[in-house]
Amino acid sequence: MIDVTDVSVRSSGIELLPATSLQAGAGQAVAIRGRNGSGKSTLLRVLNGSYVPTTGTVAVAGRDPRVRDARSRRRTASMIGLPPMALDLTVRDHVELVATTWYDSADEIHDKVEVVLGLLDLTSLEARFPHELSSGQTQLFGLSLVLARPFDVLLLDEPEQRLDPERLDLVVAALRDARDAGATVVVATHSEALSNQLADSVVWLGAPG
Ligand SMILES: Nc1ncnc2c1ncn2[C@@H]1O[C@H](COP(=O)(O)OP(=O)(O)OP(=O)(O)O)[C@@H](O)[C@H]1O
Repeated sequence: MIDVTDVSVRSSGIELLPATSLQAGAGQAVAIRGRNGSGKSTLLRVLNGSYVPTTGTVAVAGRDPRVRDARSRRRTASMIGLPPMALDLTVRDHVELVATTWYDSADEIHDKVEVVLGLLDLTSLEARFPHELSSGQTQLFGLSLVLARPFDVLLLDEPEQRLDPERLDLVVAALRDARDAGATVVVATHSEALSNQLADSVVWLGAPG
């Protein structure tokens, strides 16, 4: 599903990502590890097509991830930083908006919204507005918007950010479910626990530490 060969990124003489390779198939999870500034987010941005590699090749399902046609956009879901949030829409409104965008049947939309809110323990917060959430709740809310849409490839940058151990367990379970349902899951993470509990393989950028 994902094939990265000797990909590096440089900009204005600065190395954002050293030459890196990774392969991952359907139903596999990969953890990208490395120190601050080692290039983890950059690699995810190459995989979601927002950065162009300086060297090397990258393919997602055999295609250039920069192609933005409907099929490619449906295939890859990513969260790199928090997604945009609307001041006057509730948590539930946001999740419904995403699900309605991607699914056709009312039953499917309803089920997806209920499942995602439940998975991430957001049901009791569904009537809140974004500014009424704590930082960890905001992180879960962001993740809910990614999980409320279809994907074959899921790219997440430090999904563990701001989460207490109990909420991190919820996220690990949700990501394991996605992987076991056949998705290719790539997480950049500083969390050993997340990496150990989710990843089938680990790619270190720079020296393991
Ligand atoms: N737009 C940019 N222009 C120049 N350098 C950049 C740019 N974006 C990132 N960098 C640099 O590229 C390197 C890799 O950054 P990146 O965000 O990919 O690291 P990271 O491994 O995700 O770090 P962290 O663990 O802190 O999130 C860093 O040295 C960073 O300063």
